[in-house]
Order: sequence, then C-alpha cells, then structure tokens
Amino acid sequence: MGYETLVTLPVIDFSKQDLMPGTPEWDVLKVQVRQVLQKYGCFEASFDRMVEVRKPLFVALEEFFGLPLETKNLCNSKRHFRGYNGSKAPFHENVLFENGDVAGNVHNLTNMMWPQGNSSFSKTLLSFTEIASGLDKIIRRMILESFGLDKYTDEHMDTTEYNLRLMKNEGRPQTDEPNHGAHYDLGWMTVLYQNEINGLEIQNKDGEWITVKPSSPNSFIIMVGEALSALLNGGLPSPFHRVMMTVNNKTRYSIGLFAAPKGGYQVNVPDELVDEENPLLFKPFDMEEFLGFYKSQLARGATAPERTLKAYCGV
Ligand SMILES: O=C(O)CCC(=O)C(=O)O
Ligand SMILES: [Fe+2]
Repeated sequence: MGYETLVTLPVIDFSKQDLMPGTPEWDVLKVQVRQVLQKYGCFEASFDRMVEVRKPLFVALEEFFGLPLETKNLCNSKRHFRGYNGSKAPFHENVLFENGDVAGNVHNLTNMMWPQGNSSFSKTLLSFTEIASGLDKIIRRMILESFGLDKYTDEHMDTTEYNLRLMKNEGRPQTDEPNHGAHYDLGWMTVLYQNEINGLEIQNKDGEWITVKPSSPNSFIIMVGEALSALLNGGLPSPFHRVMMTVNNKTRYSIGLFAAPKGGYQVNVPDELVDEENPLLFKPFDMEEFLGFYKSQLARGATAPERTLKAYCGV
C-alpha cells in the first residue's frame, strides 16, 4: 500500500464554524481530504478550537508525567487494559486505557493520581477529547461520503469507540532506536496533537522517514488506521510511522485520540467497493479479536508486517 513521495504534510483548515454536510464549504474540504488521504494516508488539520485548550492541555500533561513513578504506576493497580507504561522512561512514557470509555477513564485516572481532586486536569482532557472527536467525525463522514458510502454513516459512527493516549518523549543519546517504534495505527483514525517539539516521522513510499513539522500550534495530525484502510478495501493507505528524537531536543508531549471499531462488531468491506477490478482484500473481522492477534504477535517478537490486519484477515 504505497503512497506518493512525501516531503511536508499538506494542511487542510477546518476552522470554519458550523461546517455542515451538504454545504459548498463541506464539499470543497471533502474533495481535499479524499485526495490527500489517498496519496499519503495522513495530513495536517488546522482547527482553531484548540486555541483555548492548548495551554491548559500541556500544563495537564506536564502535571501528569511530573508525578512520582510510584504514583503513575497506580494506573496499573486496577484492572485497566493497559494503563501506564514507563518501562522506557525517560525516553518514552505513555498512559493509555483501552476500554473505549474516555470519560470514565479520565475520571478514574484523575481520582487515582489526585485523591484530593484535580478538576482542571479532567476538564482539560475532556475538552481536548470533545474537540478531537468532533474533528474525527467530520473527517470520517467526509471520507465515507467520498467513497459513496453515505448510507453506512450512522452505523459506522454508532459502532465507533474512542481511546485517549498521553505521551512524553525525551531525546536519546546517540542511537538509531526510535522512542516510539515504527507501526501502523490499528483503528479507524488517529487524531494527534503535540507541543512545539517535533519527532513524529512518517515513512514515504521510497522508505525515507519524513519528520512531521506542524505549521501551526492549532494543528492536528490525522492518520488513517488499518481498520479504516481495510473497510475501504485498501482505498486509503495507513501510514507507517514512529517517534524519533535526538538528544538535543527538549521534552515532547503529545496526545492521541484513537477512533476504532467497537469490539464485537464485525467490520465488512461494503459490496459497493468490490468488483472485478477491485477484488475483496480483507475478510470480515472483529477489532477485539484482531487486537488479540496483534498482542500475541507482539509478544512473540513478530515484525510490523506480521502484526497487520492484512496478516490477520487479508484475502
Ligand atoms: O507521539 C506521537 O506523535 C505519535 C504517537 C503514535 O504514533 C501513537 O500513539 O500511535
Ligand atoms: Fe501511532
């Protein structure tokens, strides 16, 4: 699933208030989204709703990662799907809960970290989630429309869940090892937001790693995940990416909102996308079962191509 040579990511501006389906503004952006994603599987989305949330968001991330290790490890004391991972700290730390309940997880996380309360932390993470999920829904709706799949939109949105991941990366001493190893994102779509320290790299079709440099502090990086690529019968590529930082960099904070098919829901390539010229590329799959496969592959040291959806249910 190659994509064209990428130098810098194209930017699409979503700042217009009340962007509504069926309006001329919507249709113009829809065409751009389709073209850019078809080429690269990712783009930069500028969205001025981040203006007010940006500052408190990075205060919140610094506050969380600044907690003592023992406190952060409390995230793992309850039966959360993943929780806090600081095994590569200070080069990489992240916290991720995988049960699709962002509000509940933010609430639990806040109570575990600050038993005396920290309402600004939870409020800020929920504001971010609201903005990022709004943007995700606009973009996925545009994608479905552009593939002539409008009639599936409600079902698609109703069978989507979100997970939030908070990340901190620091520059490593001279090494070729990435902070966050190269991978494809697994779900429908990823909405990433970062501070001013770059480090995200996307591989272009020539195999070169291109550093993503957002052009504005209000920009998100949007990436197609494997599940969406499969739903569209390979119609959009999912970019291979990693985080790589040198020792000269300052601390990078980033936060990702991941939209994915709910477990128990069977993802099927719509008939509209399959014909003689476009044979079916993926058998129906359940995201939860795919995640099980992914994790067992990871545990036995499988390479990135050996833990893809293609390896799991490719025709
Ligand atoms: O930190 C970043 O910008 C990228 C993180 C990432 O690729 C992920 O969480 O899947
Ligand atoms: Fe990723």
